Amino acid sequence: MPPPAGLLPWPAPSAASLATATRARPPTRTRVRPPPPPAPPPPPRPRLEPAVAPPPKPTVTATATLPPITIPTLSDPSSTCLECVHFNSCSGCTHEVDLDKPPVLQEVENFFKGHGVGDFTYSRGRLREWRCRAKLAIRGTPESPLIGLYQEGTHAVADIPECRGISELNIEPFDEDAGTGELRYVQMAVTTYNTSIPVAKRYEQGRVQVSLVWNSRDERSKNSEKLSLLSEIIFGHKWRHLIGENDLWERYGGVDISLDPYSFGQANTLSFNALLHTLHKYVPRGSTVVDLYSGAGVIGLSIAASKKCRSVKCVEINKLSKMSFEKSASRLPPNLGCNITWHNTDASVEPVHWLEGSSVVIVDPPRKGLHPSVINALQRVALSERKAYKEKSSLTKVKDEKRPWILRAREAAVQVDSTPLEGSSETWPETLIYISCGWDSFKKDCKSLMSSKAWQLQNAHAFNFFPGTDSIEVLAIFKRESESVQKKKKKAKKKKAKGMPMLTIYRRWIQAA
Ligand SMILES: C[S@@+](CC[C@H](N)C(=O)[O-])C[C@H]1O[C@@H](n2cnc3c(N)ncnc32)[C@H](O)[C@@H]1O
Repeated sequence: MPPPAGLLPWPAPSAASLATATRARPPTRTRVRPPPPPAPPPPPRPRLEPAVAPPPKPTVTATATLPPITIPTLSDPSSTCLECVHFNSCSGCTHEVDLDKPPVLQEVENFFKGHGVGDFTYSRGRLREWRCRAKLAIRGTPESPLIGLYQEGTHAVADIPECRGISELNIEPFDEDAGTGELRYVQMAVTTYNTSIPVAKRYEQGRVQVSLVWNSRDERSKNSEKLSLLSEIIFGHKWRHLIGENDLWERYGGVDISLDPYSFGQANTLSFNALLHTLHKYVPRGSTVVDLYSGAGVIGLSIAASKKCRSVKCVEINKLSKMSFEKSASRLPPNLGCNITWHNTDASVEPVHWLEGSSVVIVDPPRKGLHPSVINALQRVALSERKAYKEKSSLTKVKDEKRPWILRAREAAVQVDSTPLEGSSETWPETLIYISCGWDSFKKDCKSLMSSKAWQLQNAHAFNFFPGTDSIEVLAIFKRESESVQKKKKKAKKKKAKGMPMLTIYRRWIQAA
């Protein structure tokens, strides 16, 4: 199956269980072009034509001959059209018009309104030049390299810009069929961190971290000396710094975050920050938080700093995110008084363990949504107060775990503050914050969470993380109904039922009159 639009896999063979380092996008749907102009036709929007056509490239198997490249000049900054010369061939974008309203938005809005969410908001964000992170495949030949995303439904690379550096060093692009060649992918991450650059210019003038994914398990391979002329390189699960600054720093949710090339990073910094700003409002001060699917701990660390949390536990399967977490944690303000830990484990194994002791649970799973075991644990936890006698035994079983590998995973891989937490094991999540990049899986998970009245959907917000595609990022807040609220509701229901005959008589009286 071809990878989804805009997503390229890392080559490391054992990386299958790890999430890719860039947020995946849903599979492409119909490509949307602007409708034909009505009669009389308005002056056509200027198409982006190349200023000078470069000489034709030799034909390369498994790649397409593409139109010559030019750097587009945007006609109108307030335009909601894509105006990209690569739209026809590159699989990154599926929509060329109305970038401010991805088609799925109407369905999202109707869904939340239908579930009684009164405060639904949508943030359209920046429509063009929003991308801070891109992972591009390298194919072609040293003389004529192709750098870009795969064309839709193929493994043929749609060349985006020319890359002179690769030609000059005579680096052999990867050949997928033969498994030969040197350079497979290039990842570029821009940082908007430098506050001395005016906000409007931070994207274009920000520094770039370039990571090269080399087709070799051995960093002493024949052609590796070429690498010393380049930048950072990833070998399987390892990466080595070659030149330039060692770390990429970005400011997310009010804290400094370092992201090494193998850690998950959001592609749209501006929109992610907008989401974090909203998310913070739903975390009560002094909470005990568990951040499942935490990556390098961006969300957990930003909450720890801004909400005076008593504890924050981050749970992540990718062990390579540990280093980024440690670096970021080292820049937190001192004396936060928050016990912050990062655990390298699979959140779907005995998830109840991670929920115990936390008043807020944050989940930010990959596009396929929550693991069934996580949904099950969230349901059990929500219902446990009402069915305490049944649930107690199964929940406490978690504490009696003897399997060494599970116990090891539970130990904090990183501990930022050792402030002991008292009495926390009696706490269970009252608030569930769900961040989703996969609308279809979110709807499914939402249904399961709300079934048997385990969780109630209270607030929802949508963010345009990927303008040019039909996908949307959702932030949804669920509340667990505590036993006292349940009792109050039951009482109110009874009262209402008792008052019914009076109301009926009154109505009849009116009718009779
Ligand atoms: C969408 S990313 C979110 C990361 C983080 N919240 C952020 O915004 O930077 C999903 C993360 O879930 C992690 N992940 C995938 N499967 C997991 C599992 N079974 N247990 C724990 N983490 C998992 C991935 O490695 C990835 O870092």
